[in-house]
Amino acid sequence: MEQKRSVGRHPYSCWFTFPTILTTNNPHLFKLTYNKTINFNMAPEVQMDVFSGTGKISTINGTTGYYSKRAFVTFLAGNGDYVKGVVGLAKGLRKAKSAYPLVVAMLPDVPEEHREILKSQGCILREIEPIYPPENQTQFAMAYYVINYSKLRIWNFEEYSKMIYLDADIQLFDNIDHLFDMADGYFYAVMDCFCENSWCNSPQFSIGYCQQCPDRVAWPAEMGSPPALYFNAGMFVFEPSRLTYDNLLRTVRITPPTLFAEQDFLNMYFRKMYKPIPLVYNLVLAMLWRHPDNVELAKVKVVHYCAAGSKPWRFTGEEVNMDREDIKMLVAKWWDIYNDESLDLKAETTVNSEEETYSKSSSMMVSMPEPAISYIPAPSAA
Ligand SMILES: O=c1ccn([C@@H]2O[C@H](COP(=O)(O)OP(=O)(O)O[C@H]3O[C@H](CO)[C@H](O)[C@H](O)[C@H]3O)[C@@H](O)[C@H]2O)c(=O)[nH]1
Ligand SMILES: O[C@H]1[C@H](O)[C@@H](O)[C@H](O)[C@@H](O)[C@H]1O
Repeated sequence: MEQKRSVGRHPYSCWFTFPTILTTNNPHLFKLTYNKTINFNMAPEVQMDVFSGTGKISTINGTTGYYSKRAFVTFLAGNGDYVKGVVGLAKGLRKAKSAYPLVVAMLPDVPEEHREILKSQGCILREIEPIYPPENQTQFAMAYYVINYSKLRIWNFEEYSKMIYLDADIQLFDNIDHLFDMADGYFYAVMDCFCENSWCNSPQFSIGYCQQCPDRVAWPAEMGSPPALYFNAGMFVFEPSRLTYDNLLRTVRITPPTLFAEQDFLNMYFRKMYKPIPLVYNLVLAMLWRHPDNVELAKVKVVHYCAAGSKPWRFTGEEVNMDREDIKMLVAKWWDIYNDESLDLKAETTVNSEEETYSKSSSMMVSMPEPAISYIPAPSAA
């Protein structure tokens, strides 16, 4: 029998208003209709890892050194073209002179050829198994978002005390290593924007409210207290922990999937630990036309090519907003880094990590063929 359970005014309730899963007369006071008990009030029992590795530089093979307890991490799935994003990111980190390596959490379907390319760029490869939401009856904002739950595996990378996660469609234009020095025990990320059509099912969108400029349209009193802050999950700072990892996996099994997949899930899970950081650390491109007053482009350190049609390696300029000068400039800047051979890992550099031993082979990227696609592909306008 279908279980009905009123979970009242949860800070996250603003987003749980999908007619397929939830029914309510008031979008802010909702009822769950789902055949599993869901405890949205369960506090994430996130272990506070002891931060043990600050400042200790490891010398590897007498040449390379970095703080062994810290690393950037990205996620790669499939044999599509996101590998280009990871290559761009590895080179961007090198250009920004980051002291930390880039770990690639990679699904088994990433082809050998792509793995070789990533190794040649100095990435540390970590194979992970996919994670799927319990029942995939949701129409995700993009069909391929379902695979993004696999990101949760990175909480199991306990050999690192602190990591900065970056989507493969992100590029760094400045060093952000200082973010590793922020206090432990929080989940740091940049606030999202609710003004694009992708959010058209949300109460925020329907009343024109956006957390980026909460004074523009006030949150109506009859809708209860304003919704909790919501972050974009393309970039975040976190502490791997086995305890958190186990709890994340347990929780995801009993949490109905929603439009923004693991992004919604992480927002729900870490709501009590979330600390917003300035948008210069993850410029969601829609901010450029939705909230230009909030953006000082010259100061932006991290750009997230997440607007439809903005992925630099697929850019045609034809989709909405893509013919803007600032967008074209940012896409060109991404290509400058990707094409800069001086940013390839130096041929003579050999890196020994616990996971991999590799040396750089010469410019494999130049001859990289367009890969075939084997599962729900991200569309060109993604
Ligand atoms: O075929 C794919 C699709 C995705 N990815 C990885 O998954 C990430 C997220 O996918 P997109 O960048 O295409 O998605 P968006 O930027 O539109 O996604 C936003 O919503 C998603 C919801 O699942 C995630 O939360 C993501 O972090 C957030 O920026 C990619 O960067 C990439 O690292 C792949 O490796 N291969
Ligand atoms: O992660 C998503 C996605 O990248 C969309 O393109 C954007 O409109 C959203 O605001 C964001 O939450």
